Amino acid sequence: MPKVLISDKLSPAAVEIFRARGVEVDVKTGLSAADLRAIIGEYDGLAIRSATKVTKEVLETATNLKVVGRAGIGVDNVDIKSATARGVVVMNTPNGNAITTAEHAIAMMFALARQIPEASASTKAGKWEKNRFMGVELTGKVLGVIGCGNIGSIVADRAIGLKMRVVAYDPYLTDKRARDIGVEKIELADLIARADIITLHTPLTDQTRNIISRDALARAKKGVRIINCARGGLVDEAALAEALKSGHVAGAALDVFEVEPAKESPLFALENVVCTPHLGASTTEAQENVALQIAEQMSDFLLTGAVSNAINMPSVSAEDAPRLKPYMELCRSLGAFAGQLTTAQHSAIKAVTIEYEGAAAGLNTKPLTAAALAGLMGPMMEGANMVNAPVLAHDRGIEVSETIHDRPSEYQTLVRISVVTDTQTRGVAGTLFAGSRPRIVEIKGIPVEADFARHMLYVTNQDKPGFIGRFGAVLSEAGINIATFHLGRAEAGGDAICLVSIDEEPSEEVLKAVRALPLVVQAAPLSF
Ligand SMILES: NC(=O)C1=CN([C@@H]2O[C@H](COP(=O)(O)OP(=O)(O)OC[C@H]3O[C@@H](n4cnc5c(N)ncnc54)[C@H](O)[C@@H]3O)[C@@H](O)[C@H]2O)C=CC1
Ligand SMILES: O=C(O)CCC(=O)C(=O)O
Repeated sequence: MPKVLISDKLSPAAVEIFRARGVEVDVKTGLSAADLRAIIGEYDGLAIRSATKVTKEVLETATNLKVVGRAGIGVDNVDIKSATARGVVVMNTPNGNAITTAEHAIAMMFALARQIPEASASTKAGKWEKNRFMGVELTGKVLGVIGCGNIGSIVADRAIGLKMRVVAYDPYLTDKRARDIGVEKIELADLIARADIITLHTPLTDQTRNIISRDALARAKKGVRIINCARGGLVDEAALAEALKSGHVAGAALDVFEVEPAKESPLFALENVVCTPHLGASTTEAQENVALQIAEQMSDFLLTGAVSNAINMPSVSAEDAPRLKPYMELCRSLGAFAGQLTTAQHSAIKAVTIEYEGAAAGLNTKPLTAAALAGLMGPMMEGANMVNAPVLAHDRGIEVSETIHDRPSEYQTLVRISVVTDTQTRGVAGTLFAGSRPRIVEIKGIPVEADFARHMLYVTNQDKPGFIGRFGAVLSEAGINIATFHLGRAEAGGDAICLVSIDEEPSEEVLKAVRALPLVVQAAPLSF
């Protein structure tokens, strides 16, 4: 039974889902990094919010970990690169808290426009300062939305409902989507110059860090108000504090900070600043949503291999997972066949093409290609799997391409992997026998039919009399039992191949003896 650790405060609904799905679950919150490192090796899954930092060091001791599930959106507390390199899937819940967070941004906008926190504190202090708090109306004001994805577009929708004029900057927003949302798509400089209120809804990346910089603040309208419910680091906090003090910026509302937890900041002393402690997603509804969603997604992955909302792996729907399973096995085995031969020849791979024909051509081929690469990279890299293999291939400069054929196939389904090295191109193709059993049907363009077996011996030879008898004699003298024996040849007297499945791994002596036989060109052990 897979075992999951919940290390941040998640709705109890998550525990119920895990248990109901047959996943063992422990809840241990408030762990130090050292505590987490000490116990993470026991777990197949780790469910988190934003407090747990899944660092390279934590991942190093997470020897059984297969999946990190973020109950929320931002995964900046997870070292994605290290997780990917170690083959750990990282998934999040992109929609579960979007409405709630958009509502927080809107609440912040009203709080700023009417100075509600200060007015409330003053009234509770018995001051009744009616003349001190003069607000601004939002109707007709220009709201500048930076980042118009899930949350930004909900904010825009709500603001349009408030009769605001909404302009948006998002380099990845299409004109059609902008029209559908009802926003005017403009460049960042225009947005900065035109907005009465600027609200941020992008992830923190190299491009968005300090997107509201000292310079941007200087170019903004006098009296602009800034809202950040996305990520600390999008706004230059020191420059913002100065602009607030000078009166150039009329107010700022921040839910997120450069350093969290934010225990001190020059912004805290300023009257026209509203702060909340990263509460954007903190509603009962959102927390229930993300907890349920992450528990379902992680259970699906651990129990069936279905992948949804993964940051570092192609999706496989719960419906597709059982259908894709035998194909993934076929692709992984074909990849492993090619990878073992390439490694045996110490040749560097330059390119890989994976061709899909027949039924395979109609499937979601992204996970199949990932499985083929996992098989291919496996002999070169311990721990290669579907998550890290595409990255490993990319890092090694291997060009990966997919070809989907819609031509009729001789087989009901066919997958062919061709590996290009400095010296040759090696192709191996396979099908699913009876719809589920991976079977080799072609090697180097030569037809040969063989099931994959735990131990195999692959021999290429010249097609001349005498080879089979001598080869059988070598194996028999070594006491190796032959389970199946398959032969193929390009043409009579030409290149021939022999693929045998044997009951044990051949020793180095046996391999040497086979390679020394007349007519033998190459002999390589394979295991699947
Ligand atoms: N305060 C809180 O508690 C919460 C904060 N968040 C944060 O809110 C942010 C937005 O979340 P979602 O809308 O769900 O993400 P999303 O991925 O749906 O949208 C982000 C948008 O930013 C755009 N973008 C990327 N680079 C950009 C750039 N250089 N300039 C302008 N736009 C750019 C993307 O094209 C995308 O449309 C994330 O940082 C997330 O972590 C999310 C939930 C709760
Ligand atoms: O889990 C939380 O409270 C923070 C939510 C958040 O920042 C996110 O989902 O990106």
